[in-house]
Amino acid sequence: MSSKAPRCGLTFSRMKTVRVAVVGAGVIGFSTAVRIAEALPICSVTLLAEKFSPDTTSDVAAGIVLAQEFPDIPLERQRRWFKDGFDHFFAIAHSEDAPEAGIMMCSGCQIFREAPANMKPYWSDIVIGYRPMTDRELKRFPNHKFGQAFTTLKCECSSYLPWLEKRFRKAGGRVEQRRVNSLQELSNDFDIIVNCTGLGSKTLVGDDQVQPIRGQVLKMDAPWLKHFIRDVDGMTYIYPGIHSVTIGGTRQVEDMRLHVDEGDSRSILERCSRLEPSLRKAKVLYQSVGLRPGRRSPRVERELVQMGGRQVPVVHNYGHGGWGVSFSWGTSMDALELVRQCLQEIPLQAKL
Ligand SMILES: Cc1cc2nc3c(=O)[nH]c(=O)nc-3n(C[C@H](O)[C@H](O)[C@H](O)COP(=O)(O)OP(=O)(O)OC[C@H]3O[C@@H](n4cnc5c(N)ncnc54)[C@H](O)[C@@H]3O)c2cc1C
Ligand SMILES: O=C([O-])CC(=O)C(=O)O
Repeated sequence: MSSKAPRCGLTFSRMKTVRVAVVGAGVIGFSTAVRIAEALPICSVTLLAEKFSPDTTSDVAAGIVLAQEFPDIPLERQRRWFKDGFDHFFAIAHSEDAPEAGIMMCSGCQIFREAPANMKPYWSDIVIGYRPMTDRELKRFPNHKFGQAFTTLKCECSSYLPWLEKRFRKAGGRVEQRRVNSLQELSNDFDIIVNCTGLGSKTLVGDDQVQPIRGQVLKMDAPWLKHFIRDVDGMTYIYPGIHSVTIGGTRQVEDMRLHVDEGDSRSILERCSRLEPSLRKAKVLYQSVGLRPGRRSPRVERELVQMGGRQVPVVHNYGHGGWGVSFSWGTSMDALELVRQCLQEIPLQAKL
């Protein structure tokens, strides 16, 4: 009897040791790590990353929940990703966690210099109250011919990432600060590797499709502004947030400069003040720069990689470009499903 009890205990604790490494501590890494740790108690999940909040690209994001079409992903899948994220952020915005997680509703408009061919994008029935702007509303923007008015959400990653980390630790997750130079380094200590390294995937997995797209934003003290305005070209936007108004932006491909460019600051202020003249009177609180993990479409798939005599399952979730916050919860659901598939294929002895 006494010899059997410890064996049962041992089997149980060993059953919990499918060791999963999630690499990356941006919004994609933490969302994915939370999903896995909460849904798969058989896994022990360790999140490893070189940089954590407040030093990730995700911390720089304006955090508007909005979408563009990715050319290589079926529209239905993109729709599911976007809806999953929208519903998730909506639920937090209406919970007592809203201020700690940094999530709020926000209403405003996206304006177009020329009317688009598709007046009803796939996300139009997911956001709230989508409608074309009236001529009266558009009078304010004499250089624009068309506009979409709607209510969406805004997620401020400088609050959301610490909130996700807390949730991850509560689910039993571990966190380690470390640069990973090659996935091979992890193959002895982990059974499954989940790659959420954003721009880092260019070198870590040699993906030449990934390219930096530099973005600069200014945080303004302008509490009287309550509605967002986005020019659909993505170069000019004003997003009121919880503590400040984010204005932007720039989209400089293959530009790796992480310092603030004063020329960009002047240009952003000028462009945004044309849309919202009171910004000329507002104080700049601070400025930041981030490198978007540009890619034609995000890579959310799994593969088996030969590492030192065995095939290690690797799940990828990176390359979200300018829309990583919006799609973080949705693509991490797919990453979770891919990890689940890996679990079914891992030889039994790895699980025991
Ligand atoms: C100015 C600007 C405004 C934006 N506004 C919005 C917006 O309004 N809405 C929206 O949806 N998106 C927005 N984005 C896009 C969004 O910020 C990105 O898509 C998102 O942050 C990508 O998240 P990520 O987790 O993949 O990358 P990151 O946040 O860059 O995280 C990558 C992580 O991987 C780690 N890492 C990389 N390589 C290694 C390695 N070799 N070893 C260990 N760790 C490694 C890093 O240290 C980091 O922890 C904006 C981006 C910018 C720059
Ligand atoms: O384009 C926007 O409105 C904000 C954003 O996602 C970015 O700058 O990448």
